Amino acid sequence: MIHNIGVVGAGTMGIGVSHAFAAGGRSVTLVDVSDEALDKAREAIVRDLRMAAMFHRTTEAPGEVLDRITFTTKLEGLADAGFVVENVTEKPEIKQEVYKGLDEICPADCVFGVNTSAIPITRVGAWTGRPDKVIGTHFMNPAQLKPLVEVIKGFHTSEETVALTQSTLAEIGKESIVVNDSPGFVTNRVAMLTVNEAVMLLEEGVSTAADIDRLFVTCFGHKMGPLATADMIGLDTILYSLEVLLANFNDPKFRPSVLLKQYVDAGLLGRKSGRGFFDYATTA
Ligand SMILES: NC(=O)c1ccc[n+]([C@@H]2O[C@H](COP(=O)([O-])OP(=O)(O)OC[C@H]3O[C@@H](n4cnc5c(N)ncnc54)[C@H](O)[C@@H]3O)[C@@H](O)[C@H]2O)c1
Repeated sequence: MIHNIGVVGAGTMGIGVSHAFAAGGRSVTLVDVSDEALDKAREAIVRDLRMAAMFHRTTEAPGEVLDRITFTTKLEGLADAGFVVENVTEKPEIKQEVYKGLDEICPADCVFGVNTSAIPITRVGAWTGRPDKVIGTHFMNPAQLKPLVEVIKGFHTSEETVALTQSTLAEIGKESIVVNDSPGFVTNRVAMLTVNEAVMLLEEGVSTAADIDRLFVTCFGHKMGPLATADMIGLDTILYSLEVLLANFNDPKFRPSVLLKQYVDAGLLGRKSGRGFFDYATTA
């Protein structure tokens, strides 16, 4: 069993991933470049732990779980990590720098779980000197609540790494499905296209945001429509993921909608900024 877990990136995903491992009894070191992001992450984790206690998903006091998380801006804090889940911004150039640092700092047997939406795991492996220990751990959002993780096997990922990853996830109550490497994997190759097409419908004035989503919820039985889903993921993350898919497949079907770019330029990033296709000013 791996006790020391590193989590890099304290945004939407890093918050849920840290919560999930700490609630599973692991010691977590959460690293971000931004003190502000770390402060917000701490607040969000406290709020989510209180919700978990309120809904009887845990018997542990929120403070006890929180005490297992160390918040830091220093990557050196991961010098004794056995497993790292990386959740930084979906920009290959940003992630590559992080892997360079992780490769130098973390123990030689530490496994790197890549929580990316679309970047090929084989490419991330090539940024390190340990491609056999690099694996995709695509958590779903919110990570502390979603029971399944899409695990992606890169070209050089060893069977030992796959087994260790699956058991590490199982120990904190997560099921996993292993898929082979491909940009966007299974989930996001489909989901990003669906969201982008829904934004294009809005852009063309075919329908309103509320009605586009209602059609999916009411007619298809989805829990959330594509635009509310985009707001939950983060519109910047959707845009960067489409850019990665477009660059990797060279297929114009992944061309991001102009309206999506405009929302990101305007700082309307969805739930995390308080407004996206819908307004969260009172609930964010
Ligand atoms: N949002 C989702 O629903 C979702 C789901 C699955 C996977 N992902 C993937 O997870 C990753 C993170 O997404 P997110 O939604 O949490 O993004 P986010 O924008 O909410 O958070 C990213 C965080 O990374 C930090 N960061 C940037 N550069 C860094 C560095 N060099 N070192 C440490 N921290 C750094 C930022 O300060 C920020 O706090 C992305 O690759 C994304 O594609 C997102």
